[in-house]
Amino acid sequence: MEIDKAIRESDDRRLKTKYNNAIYVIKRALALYSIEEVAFSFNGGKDSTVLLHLLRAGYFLHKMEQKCSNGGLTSFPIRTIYFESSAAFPEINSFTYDTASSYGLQLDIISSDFKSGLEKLLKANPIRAIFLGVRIGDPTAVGQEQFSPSSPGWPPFMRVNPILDWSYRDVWAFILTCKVQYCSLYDQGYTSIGSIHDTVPNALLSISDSCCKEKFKPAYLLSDGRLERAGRAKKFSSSSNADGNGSGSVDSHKSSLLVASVIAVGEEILFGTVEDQLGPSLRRKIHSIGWSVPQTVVVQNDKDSVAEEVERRKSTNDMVFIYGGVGPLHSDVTLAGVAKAFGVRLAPDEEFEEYLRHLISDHCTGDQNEMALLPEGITELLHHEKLAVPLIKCQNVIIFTATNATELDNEWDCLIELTRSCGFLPMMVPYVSKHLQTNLSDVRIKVYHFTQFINFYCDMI
Ligand SMILES: Cc1cc2nc3c(=O)[nH]c(=O)nc-3n(C[C@H](O)[C@H](O)[C@H](O)COP(=O)(O)O)c2cc1C
Ligand SMILES: Nc1ncnc2c1ncn2[C@@H]1O[C@H](COP(=O)(O)OP(=O)(O)OP(=O)(O)O)[C@@H](O)[C@H]1O
Ligand SMILES: [Mg+2]
Repeated sequence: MEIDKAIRESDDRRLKTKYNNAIYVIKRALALYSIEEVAFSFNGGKDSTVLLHLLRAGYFLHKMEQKCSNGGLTSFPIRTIYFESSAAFPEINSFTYDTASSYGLQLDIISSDFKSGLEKLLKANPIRAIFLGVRIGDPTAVGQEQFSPSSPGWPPFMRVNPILDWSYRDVWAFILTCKVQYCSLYDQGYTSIGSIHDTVPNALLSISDSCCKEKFKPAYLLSDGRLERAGRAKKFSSSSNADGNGSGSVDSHKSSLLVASVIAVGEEILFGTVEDQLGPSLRRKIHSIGWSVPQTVVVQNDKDSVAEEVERRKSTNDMVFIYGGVGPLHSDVTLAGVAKAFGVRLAPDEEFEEYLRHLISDHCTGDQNEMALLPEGITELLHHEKLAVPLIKCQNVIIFTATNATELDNEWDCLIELTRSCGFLPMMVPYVSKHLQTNLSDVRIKVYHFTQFINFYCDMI
């Protein structure tokens, strides 16, 4: 089997481990369910492309173990389902159909939505388990394990996620090591593909060329996999608004004042043993971009207190900025509090761990590094070359790691720059405020207003 051979011959130990684990999950599923009881959800995306090749390898190895294969993989009998949509990219459609015919997949094309499509499929077939290319970090992966029953309200089946623990880099390491074909959109700067309405090339791969059409590097060159969904954000700029719907976000925000909360975490601030320098500075910065900050709260280093405050503010404010309580001490519970506020657990973040490893080298011991535990499935790392450690963004909550005013200045400036280039936050660009001074006395101003009013009134009648 070519895939198995390519991995065995590679000297990428990490990839080998990921591959072995995924194959183990696939073989377990094939031992638990008969071949008629499993299905593969394939949509031509990079993750499902990886899964296709893993499934073929896993199926082959499973057959070998059952001693019912004489060496070659002639057919792949796992039912494959594709939810077709008129909003899919034509490149995705054609890649899906071409791949299905190249590998002899039995493709079931479903035109309804996921839930009702699955209901029909399960009524007509004995399917009990479905393989998916879901990975930690996908919004839909929150709370999922490698074997996760479908959610309440969905038809009953087991979701099998063999590449749940794979990172963006693992996916590309596999595709490039095994030299498998992938959808052409990934060579045009797309890094995660949704529908034509919500997906654009990832701006981080843009090759700036002032005179010509914008060009993009291929997806596998994205250095920070955490930003793979940057191209799936809402289209903020009117120039990228192909269908005329995307510009709503910015324009609607322009007319209303955006509201932020500031949360400071720490007993020392709460009890006044140290002067809080960051809070006032942060409020000024937020005002400078035209936002209002009606509330600043100080909470103690306690997971539940942080969670309670974040939960309350995240739903009523456009953005929540939080600082303090991030670090290696047991009392540093800000991230745990944020995770609790969103109802997710803390999970090791490989990319963040790597940053910490560079920063504190020997003192950091791989998986045991508790500082690399971040809220699962909702965390985006915002990288900037001027930051030793990226900023942490959990939906509309930004966590600053700054411990003094200079660090905060730097983190803030980087956030503003990143927002300009990638549109992480709505309208976070410096706001221009104009002051008008006059030497006129209050009486003359009032007389002027009164005259204006009389003129207006006369016009009306
Ligand atoms: C085969 C299959 C099974 C799914 N099972 C569930 C499920 O059990 N619970 C759920 O909330 N969503 C389920 N979904 C929906 C996905 O979680 C998600 O909403 C969908 O992939 C759309 O992702 P997108 O919004 O990133 O395009 C399923 C989707 C597919 C294709
Ligand atoms: N339209 C669809 N038809 C069949 N399966 C789907 C569909 N959309 C999503 N899935 C399943 O959900 C998984 C996760 O989707 P997701 O979009 O995150 O990954 P992907 O499409 O494989 O890659 P990418 O993140 O680059 O878009 C897919 O790998 C696939 O198993
Ligand atoms: Mg996709």
